[in-house]
Amino acid sequence: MKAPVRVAVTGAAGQISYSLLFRIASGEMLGKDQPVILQLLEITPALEALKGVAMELEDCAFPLLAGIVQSDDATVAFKDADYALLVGARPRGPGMERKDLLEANAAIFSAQGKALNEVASRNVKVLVVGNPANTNALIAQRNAPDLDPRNFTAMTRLDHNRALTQLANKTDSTVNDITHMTIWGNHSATQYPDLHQAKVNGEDAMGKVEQEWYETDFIPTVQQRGAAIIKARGASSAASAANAAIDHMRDWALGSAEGDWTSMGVYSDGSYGIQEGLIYSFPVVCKNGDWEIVQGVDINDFSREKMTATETELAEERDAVAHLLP
Ligand SMILES: NC(=O)c1ccc[n+]([C@@H]2O[C@H](COP(=O)([O-])OP(=O)(O)OC[C@H]3O[C@@H](n4cnc5c(N)ncnc54)[C@H](O)[C@@H]3O)[C@@H](O)[C@H]2O)c1
Repeated sequence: MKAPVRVAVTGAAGQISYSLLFRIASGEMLGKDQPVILQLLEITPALEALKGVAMELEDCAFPLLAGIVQSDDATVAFKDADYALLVGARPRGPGMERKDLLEANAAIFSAQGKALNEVASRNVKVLVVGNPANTNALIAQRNAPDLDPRNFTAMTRLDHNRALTQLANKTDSTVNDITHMTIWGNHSATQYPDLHQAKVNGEDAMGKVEQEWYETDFIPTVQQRGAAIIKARGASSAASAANAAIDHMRDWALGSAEGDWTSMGVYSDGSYGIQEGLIYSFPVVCKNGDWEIVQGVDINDFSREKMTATETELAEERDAVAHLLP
């Protein structure tokens, strides 16, 4: 048996975590041979609820669960963490403007970035799920100057997975037949789900769908899927978001599928002309515990316009919290 690794999860008494924690503890994220110590962070008023979640985790008697830490102190929850899934965030309250939401979360993610910087493993892999995920990841990263900026990522895997199923349904295939899906940009309604490189059974996806469907059905459906789920379910996506977090971390830790790529919000190095330093979703390949932006993807005028629109939104979000960035 391997030595246990430490997995920190914030917002651990929330909806997403209620699906996520049990799957991490059962080995679905890091493998069936990898014991884990769960280090759970919540705000003080939610510690009692967190205790209940921890009791349920205990009651599963997961062979791979080597310990549970519960705390409302980030420096306890992030201590020596090898993985950190930052799920907890401030939801948008009634009458709250987007700017207020950005600021409220900037306060949370700057404190968590500082705590990671102080106490986490120097190789900690950070996934930000809490919205606005890309900008929250940027804030955490900028507050952790001693950690490699590449260790901070934001989740667009749910968008990626949503796009796979939409295309599979349209082409009477299954998600297993589809490769090379790409989500570019922000995890928001400006994201650009790109089918130009996607393949269905090895053949170009764009040759199998109408341009009209692509522009007026596929793209808006993927962009607005989160809102559609809230409308139907009366609550935001939770199990599917947890599933995407598992997929994202598993691929990062253990490698993405051979001959394919995935989508992750990562530190832009200027690839595809995207402003350096933004946390932008790109096509990436993961190998040996590291990720790399796929180079050489053809960008046509249609794609460029959409990639720029979502880049502009991310730059605006960054500028709105600039006074809080070190
Ligand atoms: N990136 C994505 O694809 C994606 C998808 C779905 C949801 N989300 C986002 O994930 C976040 C969590 O969603 P949820 O449904 O689990 O929400 P939730 O409200 O059920 O749970 C959030 C939990 O976070 C806790 N929390 C708040 N501030 C905290 C802090 N500073 N430290 C630690 N814990 C804190 C809360 O007490 C709560 O228990 C939301 O921001 C949501 O918008 C992202």
